[in-house]
Amino acid sequence: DTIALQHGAHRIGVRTDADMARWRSLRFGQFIHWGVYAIPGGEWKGKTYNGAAEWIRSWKELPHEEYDNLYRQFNPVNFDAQQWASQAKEMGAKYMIITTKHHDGFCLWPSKYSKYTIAASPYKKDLLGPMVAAYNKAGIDVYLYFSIIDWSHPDYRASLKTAADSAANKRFQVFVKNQLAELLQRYPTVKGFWFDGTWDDSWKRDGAFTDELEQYLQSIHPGLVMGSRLRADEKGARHFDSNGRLMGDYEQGWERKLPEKIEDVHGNDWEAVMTVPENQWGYNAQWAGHIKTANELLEMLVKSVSLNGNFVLNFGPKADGTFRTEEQQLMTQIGQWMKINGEAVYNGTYAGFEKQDWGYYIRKAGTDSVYMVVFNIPVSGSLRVKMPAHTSLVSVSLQQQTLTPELIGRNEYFIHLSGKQSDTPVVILLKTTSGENKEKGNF
Ligand SMILES: C[C@@H]1N[C@@H](c2cn(-c3ccccc3)nn2)[C@H](O)[C@@H]1O
Repeated sequence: DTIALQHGAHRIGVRTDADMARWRSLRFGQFIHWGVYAIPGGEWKGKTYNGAAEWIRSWKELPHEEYDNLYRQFNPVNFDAQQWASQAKEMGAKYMIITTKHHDGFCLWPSKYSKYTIAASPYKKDLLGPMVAAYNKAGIDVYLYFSIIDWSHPDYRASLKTAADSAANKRFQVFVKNQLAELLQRYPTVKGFWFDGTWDDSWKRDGAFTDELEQYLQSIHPGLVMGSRLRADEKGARHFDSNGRLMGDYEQGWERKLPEKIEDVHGNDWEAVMTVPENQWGYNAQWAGHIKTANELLEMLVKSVSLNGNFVLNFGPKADGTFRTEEQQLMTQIGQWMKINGEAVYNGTYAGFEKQDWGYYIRKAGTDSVYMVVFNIPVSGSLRVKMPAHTSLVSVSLQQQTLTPELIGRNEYFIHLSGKQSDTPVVILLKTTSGENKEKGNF
């Protein structure tokens, strides 16, 4: 039985309003991690930092004093918001998440609550305004990444040991609330926040504040979409409250990992965020280790949508405001596939078919259209399709070409792709209908 909670989940089940339906329909997002950490790019004085580039300040080889003065060199003269937005549009992203400030506390906007901002850099000008405008003009929604952890703020405390710590934490909470309200006031077309850095004890232990903050933000900007990483309940439980109920609007725990099966997402909305290298979010010059290919990333996108989730792919622009060639090529390659096959992704939902080895099923929300996105064409060339109970197969097509499947059992078919090879995922459209199959099936 459940325990009484003041600051646990306030909703059971998914959000059903239009703003959340819009978030759910977008399915594919672009994450951008950009800040002064792009200057060292994972290296310092000839040595390579083997952690994530945006965490280089925590490296003992780089004195805090030196890192904290890098902003004096931050001057992205080649930053072109229009170009950023058009390449994101070409890739097929429908929303973008930008780091307004990462754990180091450097603000990409001229916040009046901090001195450690773009206004103090040689560049001086606000970076967020032009980004939001250019992306929105390109038809792409913008979400704001905001790190609660702020290594630059004198009142930030990871844990509260003394009364002085608690007083500092109170001041820090006011600072957080002020900056968030400032961001909403400056950028009213943003659709939500993507909170990070909420694992420290100082945050977890004040569930009431996290609850009040979320409600405050909703009150000044109704419809905001915010994931589960913001909140803690009054017992310090995060993402899922002490009764196991999801807090926030979607499960925001899938960072560099994906669920395997539909049961793993518990009927909730969810989103996965993914890096191209193993674990680099900010610009990293080295890019050592495995760099994911377009096909690998397309499979992650399709797998996420097939399990009712969103997929956000991360990019780390250089300090001058340009993207490395490999990232530009990825955006182009992914975009070439999305241009033709995006209909299988956008508005995609869990189809309810039994998973097969050849790939993933995606149902277009609210329709009888089910897409098969094939990543593994079997040596037999035969793709097995078992219709769910009480559904029938009406037609099969591949790029508008009608295919005739072979009935191989009760409501079970082979779709023959004999001889077909492909170096990109193949999309087949099934038109289905509810109701028992006729004796001989429709074919
Ligand atoms: C979205 C990603 N979240 C940030 C992060 C992840 N982590 C982290 C910390 C401890 C364990 C696992 C992950 N710390 N910061 C990364 O820096 C990036 O911003």
